[in-house]
Amino acid sequence: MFLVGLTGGIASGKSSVIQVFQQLGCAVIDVDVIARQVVQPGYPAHQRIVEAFGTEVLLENGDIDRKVLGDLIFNQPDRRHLLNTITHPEIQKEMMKETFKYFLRGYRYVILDIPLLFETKKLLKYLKHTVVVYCDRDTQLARLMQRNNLNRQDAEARINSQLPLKDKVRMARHVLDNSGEWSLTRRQVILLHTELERSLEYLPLRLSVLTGLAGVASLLYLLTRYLLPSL
Ligand SMILES: Nc1ncnc2c1ncn2[C@@H]1O[C@H](COP(=O)(O)OP(=O)(O)OP(=O)(O)O)[C@@H](O)[C@H]1O
Repeated sequence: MFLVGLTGGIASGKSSVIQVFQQLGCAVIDVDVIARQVVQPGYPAHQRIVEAFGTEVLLENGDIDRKVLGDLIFNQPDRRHLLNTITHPEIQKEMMKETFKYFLRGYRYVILDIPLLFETKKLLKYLKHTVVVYCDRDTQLARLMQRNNLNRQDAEARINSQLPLKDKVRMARHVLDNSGEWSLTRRQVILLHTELERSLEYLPLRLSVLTGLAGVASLLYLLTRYLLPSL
């Protein structure tokens, strides 16, 4: 099995593309969903956040108030770093668990949906492929204004706060151009899925796990056949 990181810009079409991959039966892990999950009450990161930032970050029902926490770390690199040291290892652990489940179910590749893939760069080393969902700036602006009911100025501000999509395109191995009609994007997704499914890059991990299992089985066999009877 191998990992594919998918990213893009605000309103560039990531969720729409992910839906097609899911319709095609692909395994998808949404890193944002995991990030929200690991700070829920009962998870270790929840308690550590309260210890570090105080009970003022709690809502009445015990959930973390993301807005208050966001304000507390805004323009505070030390606090942001502290929060990241609490949450990132938990997010990675959950991702590994999910990935392992997909591995056991025989998936050849797993898509990690990571909006800030190229900004944080943390997960790049685990990925065999990177995919950027791109659309030209005017289209991105128009879709963002329409979807979020924003005026041009606010929509531009949101786009400008992100790493430019053109830079992400340069860093990615695959680009899905979502500037045009949806049917054209859908076709690109299907072609990419076919390419990834045909790739033999899933074999090394599968073979090494099988070899490991065969080794353990042989050892157990030798133990029971030759050592244990003499005890
Ligand atoms: N090819 C397309 N043609 C027309 N509309 C599109 C196309 N692709 C996406 N859209 C629309 O553009 C908007 C943004 O798409 P989508 O929500 O998939 O983007 P996103 O990258 O997941 O956004 P975000 O990260 O901001 O949540 C949605 O309203 C979607 O329906």
